Amino acid sequence: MIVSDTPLPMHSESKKRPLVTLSGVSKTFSSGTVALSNMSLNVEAGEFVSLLGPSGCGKSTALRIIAGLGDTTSGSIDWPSSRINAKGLPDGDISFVFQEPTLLPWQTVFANVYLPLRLQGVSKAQATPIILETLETVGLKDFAKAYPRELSGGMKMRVSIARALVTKPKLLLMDEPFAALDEITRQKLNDDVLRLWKDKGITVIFVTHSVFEAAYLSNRIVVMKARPGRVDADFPLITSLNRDAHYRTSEEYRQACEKTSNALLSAMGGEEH
Ligand SMILES: Nc1ncnc2c1ncn2[C@@H]1O[C@H](COP(=O)(O)OP(=O)(O)OP(=O)(O)O)[C@@H](O)[C@H]1O
Repeated sequence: MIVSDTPLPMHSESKKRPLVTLSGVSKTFSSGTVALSNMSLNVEAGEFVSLLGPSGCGKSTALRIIAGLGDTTSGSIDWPSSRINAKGLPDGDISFVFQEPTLLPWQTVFANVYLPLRLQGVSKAQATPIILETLETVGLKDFAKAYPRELSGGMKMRVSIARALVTKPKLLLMDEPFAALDEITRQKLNDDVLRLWKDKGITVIFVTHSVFEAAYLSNRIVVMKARPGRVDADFPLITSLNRDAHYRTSEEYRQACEKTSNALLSAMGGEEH
């Protein structure tokens, strides 16, 4: 088996202390639904972690709790290597990309990407070079003046990613960001995200239903089980190959897909094959 369980190579800036730690996190909604039960997870700086699991197992709930968009019922979230603000979150260090690009239709691409900086009080003059550079990194420098209605689905998602990156986050949380896109656009955006992850040294937690996408992108897979949601499998994916078109047809990728698929099947109560 080429896909091994040896420790992961991290970005050079990786620290020993985890970036974020979930300790015994449980979440019960007011409806009585137990979305998470005693979920524990450490994510190290520089990791690319994909979160998989059956529908309703609590992936989005876990991501939203990490982002501070929802409370826990019990358990704690800690940021051992960050400075914490009054809300208990690492200041300006987290960005979220949703399945829908959620752009403001009456604003240009430039204005949409400016939004998080504007909310931080950054002047337009200060923000302009940062916005243009960020648009360049997602291949949209020539579309700064365009409106969302003038863009394809893939381009809208690139704007959404640029908006997430413009604040230079340490942690990028992505909740099924490419599920609504066609396969070729999805593969291109997978390559964009991998490039940004490598170039910017960010940490990514990526929710997906796609075994193929998770196996292509991640250096760690976390599989959750449903009712109630908790971690069922957690393993690294290591490859000596560059993750590119060649990797997609390699034996290592096939094995990564098989391992991920078996873990998912097992979490759903099926048998490994
Ligand atoms: N605001 C809410 N109020 C009540 N129940 C909720 C709420 N949000 C989620 N749930 C429930 O919590 C459970 C976990 O939902 P969650 O969306 O986190 O799962 P998921 O794994 O992301 O699902 P999917 O893969 O279908 O997106 C589900 O049973 C869901 O119906």
